[in-house]
Amino acid sequence: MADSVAADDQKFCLQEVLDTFKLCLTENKEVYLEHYVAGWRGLVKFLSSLGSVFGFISKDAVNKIKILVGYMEGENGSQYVTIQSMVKYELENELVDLTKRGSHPESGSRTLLRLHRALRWLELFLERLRTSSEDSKTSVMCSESYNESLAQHHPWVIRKTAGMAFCVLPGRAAFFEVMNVGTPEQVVAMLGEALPLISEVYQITEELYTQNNMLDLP
Ligand SMILES: CCCCCCCCCCCCC/C=C/[C@@H](O)[C@H](COP(=O)(O)O)NC(=O)CCCCCCCCCCCCCCC
Repeated sequence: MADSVAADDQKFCLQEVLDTFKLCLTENKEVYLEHYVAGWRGLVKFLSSLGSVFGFISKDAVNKIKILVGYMEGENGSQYVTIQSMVKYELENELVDLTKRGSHPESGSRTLLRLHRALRWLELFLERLRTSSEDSKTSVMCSESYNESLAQHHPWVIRKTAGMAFCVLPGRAAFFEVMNVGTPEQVVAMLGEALPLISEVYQITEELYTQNNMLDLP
C-alpha cells in the first residue's frame, strides 16, 4: 500500500503542473521564478515518463533548470525572486551577453529565454491536443507546434533529431493516459483550465523581453 502511494508520488500528474502555473503570478503580475521552474520540473517528469528517446530534450531542460536554481539559491538569490527582478538585476549589473556570447554565456535571462520559447511550443501543442479528435496524431500536433515556434531558433541538426523523436510519441489515447487525469473528457477540461494560465505567463514574459529588447539573446 505504502509502495503504491510512493509510486503515485513519482508519477506525472497534469494537475500538479497546473497548480504550479497557478502560483506563478504575483499580485502585480510578475512571474515567480520558483514556481516557473517548478512547472518545468513537472513537465520534464512527464517527458521522462515517455522514454529515453526524449532524454536529450529533458537533459537540456534539466540543465537550464539547474542554472536558474543555482542563481536562486546563490548569494544574490534575493534578486532572483521574479523573472522581472532577475532581468532588471542582470541588466543593471551588466551580467547579460546582449549581442554575442562573451563573459556571461549562462545568464539567468538568456537561460530563461530558452524555456520561454519552449513554453510557446507547449501552449501551441496543448491547444492542439485540447481540440484534437480521437484519430489525431500526437506526432503531427507536436511537430506542427514545434515548427511554428521553437524550430525557428534551432539549427538543422536539432530540428532533425527532434523530428525523429516526435515520430515515436505515443498515440493520443496513451498520451492522455500518462497525463494521469482521468477520462479523455476530463483531460480536455483540464487542458482548457491550464491553457489560459500558461498563456498569461507566456505573454507577460514575452512583454518583458520585448520591452528590454532581449528576444534574441545569444
Ligand atoms: C511531448 C513531446 C515533447 C517534445 C518536446 C518538444 C520540444 C523539442 C525541443 C527540442 C530541444 C532539443 C534539445 C536541445 C536544445 C538546445 O539546443 C536549445 C538551445 O539551448 P542553448 O541556446 O543553450 O544551446 N534548448 C532549448 O531550446 C530549450 C528546450 C527545452 C525543451 C523542454 C521541453 C520540455 C517538454 C515537456 C513536455 C511536456 C508535455 C506535457 C503534455 C501535458
